Amino acid sequence: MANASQSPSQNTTTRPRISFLGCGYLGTTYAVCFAELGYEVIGYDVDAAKIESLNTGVLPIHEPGLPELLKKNLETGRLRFTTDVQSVADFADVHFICVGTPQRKGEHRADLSYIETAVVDLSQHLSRKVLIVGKSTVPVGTATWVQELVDRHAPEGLGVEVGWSPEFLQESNAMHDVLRPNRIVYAAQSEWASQLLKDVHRGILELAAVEDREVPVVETDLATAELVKVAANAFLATKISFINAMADLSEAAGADVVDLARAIGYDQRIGNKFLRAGIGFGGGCLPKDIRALSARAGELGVGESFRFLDEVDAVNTRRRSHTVRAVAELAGRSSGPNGPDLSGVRIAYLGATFKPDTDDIRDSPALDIARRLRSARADVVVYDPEGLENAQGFAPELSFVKTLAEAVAGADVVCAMVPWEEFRTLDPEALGQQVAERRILDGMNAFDPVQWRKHGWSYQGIGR
Ligand SMILES: NC(=O)c1ccc[n+]([C@@H]2O[C@H](COP(=O)([O-])OP(=O)(O)OC[C@H]3O[C@@H](n4cnc5c(N)ncnc54)[C@H](O)[C@@H]3O)[C@@H](O)[C@H]2O)c1
Ligand SMILES: O=c1ccn([C@@H]2O[C@H](COP(=O)(O)OP(=O)(O)O[C@H]3O[C@H](CO)[C@@H](O)[C@H](O)[C@H]3O)[C@@H](O)[C@H]2O)c(=O)[nH]1
Repeated sequence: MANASQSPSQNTTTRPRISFLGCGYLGTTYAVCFAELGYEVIGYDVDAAKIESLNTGVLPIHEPGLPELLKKNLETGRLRFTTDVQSVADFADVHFICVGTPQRKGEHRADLSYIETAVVDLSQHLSRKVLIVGKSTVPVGTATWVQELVDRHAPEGLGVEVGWSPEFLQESNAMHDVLRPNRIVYAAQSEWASQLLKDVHRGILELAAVEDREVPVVETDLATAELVKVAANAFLATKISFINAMADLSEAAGADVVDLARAIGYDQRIGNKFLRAGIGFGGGCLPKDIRALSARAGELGVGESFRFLDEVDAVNTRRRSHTVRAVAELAGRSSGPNGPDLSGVRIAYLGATFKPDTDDIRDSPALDIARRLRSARADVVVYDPEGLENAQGFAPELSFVKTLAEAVAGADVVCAMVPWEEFRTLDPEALGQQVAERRILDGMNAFDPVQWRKHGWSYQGIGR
């Protein structure tokens, strides 16, 4: 990767000082990458253990490439982390809100309480005019409410403004997506704020120029900036549920959804990305974002137009019971009204995170299916390259092992659920010698069924 901090005009342009409030998957990546781009950055979080870890150069999450960049930029002195909101308020010209916006318990709406706390705390400590920019994913209308919070809680007469700039990074590719985004979207309420947002993003555009790339910039109004984000995620989720519905039909009709996806994907109007059928989408974003969008649309009186998103959600959730049934069939157990009884079946369960190359288990379909199999009394032995610690905390009823070999030893069924490279490259013959029975559920649709069957495996994919 080109060294972003060595882009040529680093010292010749205006570089506002930046804070990131909330140092999770989003805020930490941003703080590190913006220091790399040459900005002076402070990261703020209420989680003292996280801040201590970051300040000592230990990344509390798994994100490829980021540990090295964290260490490097701490050494430059451009990057530091704190739990002291006063020092954040004093330091930065632009404050990015990166706190979580999870689904509310028992509801589909987003929980905005973390945004409220962060904004109020910051506002009360400000002593000059600054720009506060929302980056968290929120229901449309939140920016206006945040401006009202700021007006109420910042010292009078400062004229603090709120802007919005949604974020599209994918975990596991986060560093690349921040340094080299496929677009920048922002909204400002004044010329002053618009100029500051230009200055903030200049580092990204300069890096693009050095690498002979272009990054489109969409400057728009607050409501549109907020909506762009949830619209993008809703579209992606719809694409995945569409192909999973086709997987159901393919199974029923004896077709192969992998070939089908490949064939429709050659049409550039459709495109071949986000058409991998499998155990469904999960993570800290797609599931909660489609629910919050649908709920917000209802509040704004256009709920009917978004009923399809409830079905997108339902198709996705059904993947989980469908997969449990597929495992039972592989194990030769029939399902009664209460589901299958899998007692005595030892399952080598490969994958716990919501996708590969992350330790994130939020709304992980793999982990949920593992729990359902355990509820059906299977002996589920889980291995995941990076997600074990998080998974163990969340689902202590499962057994966890530290190596693939331990997971597969003596297994009656292998469930390959998350396409980590370590799993995608499994050799059917070598694996066959370690298990008790050659039965595999390929929840990743990553294997060639012909090859596996040739080596004596009962192979079951999803939609094929
Ligand atoms: N993770 C992603 O890939 C991604 C990508 C784009 C957008 N988003 C959006 O970004 C937001 C953050 O997501 P995330 O995945 O980083 O969440 P996260 O849970 O990993 O991080 C949130 C952080 O905010 C901190 N926090 C909570 N209250 C705070 C407060 N009052 N002040 C300061 N810090 C506080 C938490 O301690 C935590 O470290 C969400 O709205 C999410 O939808 C996430
Ligand atoms: O063809 C596909 C592609 C993805 N998935 C699943 O979909 C989920 C989401 O994957 P991905 O989008 O890669 O992960 P995130 O890191 O959650 O990123 C999404 O959510 C972020 C937070 O809003 C956005 O910034 C990103 O643009 C958006 O892709 C995962 O469970 C994947 O396994 C599929 O099942 N089939």
